[in-house]
Amino acid sequence: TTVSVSATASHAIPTTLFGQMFEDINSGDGGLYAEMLQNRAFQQVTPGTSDALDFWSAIAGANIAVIADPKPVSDALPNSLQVSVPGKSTTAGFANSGFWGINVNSSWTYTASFYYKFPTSSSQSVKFTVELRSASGKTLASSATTASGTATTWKQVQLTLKPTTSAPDVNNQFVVLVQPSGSATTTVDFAMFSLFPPTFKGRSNGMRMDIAETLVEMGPKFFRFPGGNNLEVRPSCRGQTTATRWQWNATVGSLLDRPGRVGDWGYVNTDGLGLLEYLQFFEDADMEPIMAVWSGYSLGGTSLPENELAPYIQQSIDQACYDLCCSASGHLSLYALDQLHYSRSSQGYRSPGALRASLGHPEPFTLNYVEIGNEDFFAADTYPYRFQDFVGNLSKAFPQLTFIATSDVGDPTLTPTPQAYDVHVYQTPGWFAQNVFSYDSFARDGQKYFEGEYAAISTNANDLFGTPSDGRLTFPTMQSSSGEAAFMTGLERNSDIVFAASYAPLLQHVNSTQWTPDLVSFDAGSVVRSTSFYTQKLFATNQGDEFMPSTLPNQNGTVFWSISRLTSTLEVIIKIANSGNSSAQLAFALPFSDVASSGTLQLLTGAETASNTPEAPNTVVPKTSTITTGKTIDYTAPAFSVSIIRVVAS
Ligand SMILES: O=S(=O)(O)O[C@H]1C[C@H](O)[C@@H](O)[C@@H]1CO
Repeated sequence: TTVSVSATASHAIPTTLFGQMFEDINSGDGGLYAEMLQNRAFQQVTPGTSDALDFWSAIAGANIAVIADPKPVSDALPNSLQVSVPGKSTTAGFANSGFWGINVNSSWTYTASFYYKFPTSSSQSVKFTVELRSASGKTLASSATTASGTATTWKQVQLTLKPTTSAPDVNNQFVVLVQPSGSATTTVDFAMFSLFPPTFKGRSNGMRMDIAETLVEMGPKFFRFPGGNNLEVRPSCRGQTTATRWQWNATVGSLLDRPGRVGDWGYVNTDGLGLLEYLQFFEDADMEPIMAVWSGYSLGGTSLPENELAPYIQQSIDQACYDLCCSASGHLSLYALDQLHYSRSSQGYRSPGALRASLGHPEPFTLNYVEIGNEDFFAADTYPYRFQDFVGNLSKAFPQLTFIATSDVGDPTLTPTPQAYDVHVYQTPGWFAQNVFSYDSFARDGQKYFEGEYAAISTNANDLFGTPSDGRLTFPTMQSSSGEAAFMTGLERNSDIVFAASYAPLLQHVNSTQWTPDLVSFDAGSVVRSTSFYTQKLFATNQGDEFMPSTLPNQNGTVFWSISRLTSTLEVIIKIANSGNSSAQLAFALPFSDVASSGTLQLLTGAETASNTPEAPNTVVPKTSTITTGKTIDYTAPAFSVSIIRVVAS
């Protein structure tokens, strides 16, 4: 096939085209958020039930129980761990097993923290020895402090741990030994444990380095958060009500003030990963938020009636005006923000940025995109008033924001007309290769689109969300990743109306999974970059700034391409997806008089069912080489491959 490339670009490619979609689905606590202890503050558990002590165990004769503390460490954290040990014991205590393990690295300095009090005062002292200990009982790191038995009010212990050696695997535990000086049985209350490794950019309460670095390596330019379903309420889970939706103000400030919530994916979210942590991460990773606000619909349940929306709209305004929008470029005058704070903030007047500054970030964050709800096509009957009321109020306060609707495109009719729609699709690899042109026929009427969630998840079109035995993918394969790449060439061609696109879900803890396949998989100690991760990385890190039309691929074929130009380096960038099982010979005829005689090729290719897995993380990785180029570039795209050719031409 000869592909003639136009000399004239058709449109600018938005810098936001490729990014990431995130929610806490096998991915936040125990994943991106660096806290290493699971059930660290006994949030949202019922004392005396079995799950209250999940991931905690007694050691050598200690008695441990989660209690509703009559004098809790904070209103948000009503439960404590009550520990009783025999007098003069030196070995009794308790342990936490982490998120299916703890990574002990001798080059790291860990910070351990907890609060304690004695329910009854005593004259004796008690030594606390904190350890990182292998499952076989070897002490890898140890640090101690001594407490006075007269401490009947909460006190915080903060210790650093430096392992003497790295553990060979993640089968390690966090241990606290309680060693009374006296001979009497001793009871101590504990709360709000925490064990942190070094974090991405050294941020306190920050992100796990290897996972954050992997996400940044992909080259994302936006990050949709906090959901996805996890933004919402799923009444079926433990009788949840509107009150358990994601609420930004429950996720900021001291960890003692964050109650956590039962998330939509079957586990408690600590909300240690909160609005400020998200925003700081985006800033550190050079990407911008697409922030969703809860829109009054509870999954599989009811929508709030219109006359009950006001407080939730205000909260979303608070969320949006959490001093985000007076961005450095002055999108929003401080006056309007003052007025907004003054008129709407439940905390009464506070100067713009006061809360933000108090949390250590005086400079404003960037916020350009707010999404109203998630997948509100499930509640299309009520979305018209919900969308109208949220956007009506938010746009008055933040005229510079772009609002994204989550119902089906154009159905129902929405007022105001949404600036963008968030389109989701989970399908077979074949579907993606057959729908590369799905946006070509869309009207160019100013309407923009956000392909907010897409992934090839099953080879079975009749049971897409089924089990692996029914065709569901447990990890991406070269068949699914090359199908997605084909579809992504269409997104790039239509990037005059598609401003952003993200694969979903982003992350998977392999020991606790609610959804497969995922872009990046991990356990307590390692990260696996899937073949689809590499597809996303190849597209996102080889972005041109303008699209170059060319001979269109055969819509019914399996080989697709997209050509762009990076004006800053005069490079032509050719992306080729071969989603079929045979190689394809292509000849690209460039319209430039001066084309370099050699260019670079980045090639991802492997067998149809090849996957990167924890057992074989590098089965398929991109390989970079030099290829001969010229006014005509001959290239054979291997079966099941993604190819990126870059060549300087002018
Ligand atoms: O069951 S689904 O609705 O398909 O769930 C999907 C869609 C939802 O936005 C996201 O949270 C989830 C997995 O990425």
